[in-house]
Amino acid sequence: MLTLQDVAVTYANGVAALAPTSLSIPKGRFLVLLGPSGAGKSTLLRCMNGLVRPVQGEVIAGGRGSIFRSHKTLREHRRRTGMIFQQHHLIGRLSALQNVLMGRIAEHNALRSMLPLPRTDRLIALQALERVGLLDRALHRADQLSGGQQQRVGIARAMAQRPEIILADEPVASLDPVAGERVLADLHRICREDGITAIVSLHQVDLARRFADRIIGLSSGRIIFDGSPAQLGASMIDEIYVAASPRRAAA
Ligand SMILES: Nc1ncnc2c1ncn2[C@@H]1O[C@H](COP(=O)(O)OP(=O)(O)OP(=O)(O)O)[C@@H](O)[C@H]1O
Repeated sequence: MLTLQDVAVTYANGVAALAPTSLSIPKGRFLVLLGPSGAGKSTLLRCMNGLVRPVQGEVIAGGRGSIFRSHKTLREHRRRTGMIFQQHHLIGRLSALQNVLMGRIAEHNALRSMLPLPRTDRLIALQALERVGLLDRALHRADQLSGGQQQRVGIARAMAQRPEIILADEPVASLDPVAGERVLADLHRICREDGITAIVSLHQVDLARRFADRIIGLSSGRIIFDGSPAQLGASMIDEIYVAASPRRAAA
C-alpha cells in the first residue's frame, strides 16, 4: 500500500502545485493520472519517490512509515521504486543490456558497483529484456533502437531493480500510437504478473481507459476524479481538461 496523507507541494518560486491531497493505492493496482499540462501529475509522482518534499503531509510506503523519516528510509524506498521517464534517460552509447544493468547498481555498495556486476545481475537484466521482447537487441547501442524500443529498455531497466512500485511519467508521450500502446501493454502485463503497483501519468484518455484499474483526474493541483474507467464519463473528461483551459480562465 502506498498512502499519501494530506500531501501538499509549494515550489520555492511560490507555485502551489499540489493542494492537500490524500490517496491510498493498494498493492498491485495500475493507476493512471490524467490531467492537462500543469495539473500536478509530475509533482504527485515526484512526491511518491521523494524527489519533491511536500510542505505538509506524509508519504507512507508499505506500512513502513513515512518515506522521509530518515535518509536510510528514503534510500530504501527509492531502491524499491522504479522510475520510467518520458525521454527514457538511457545512455545512448551503451548497449541495451548495459543500460538495464544500471537498474541493478543500487543493490551494491558504491565500490562494488564500479566493478563489472556479477553474473546473477546480468541474468536478471537479460530476463528483463526478454520480458519486453528485446533479448535479441541486448548488445545493440541504445541510440540505435527505435523510440518504442528505447522506452521498453527503460521498462526493463526499472524491472531489473525488482521494484514494488513503478512510477511512470508520461511514458508514451513521445511515441506514435502503435509504439505507445505496445509500451503500455508491456508495462501493464509485467506489473500484473509481478504484483507491482504502477502509477502512470498519461495524456491519452483512450489508453487510460484500456489499461487502468483506477483513474485519478487532476486539475490545478487537485483531485477532481477518482474512480474506475467505467465511471469516467465524457462530462468528467471535459471537466478535467476544460478546467485549466483559457475558456474557464476567461469565465
Ligand atoms: N521545479 C519546479 N519549480 C517551480 N514550479 C514548478 C516546478 N515543477 C513544476 N512546477 C509548476 O507546478 C505546477 C504543476 O506542474 P507539474 O509538472 O507537476 O504538472 P504536470 O501535470 O505534470 O504537467 P505536464 O503534463 O506538462 O508535465 C505547474 O504550474 C508548474 O509550472
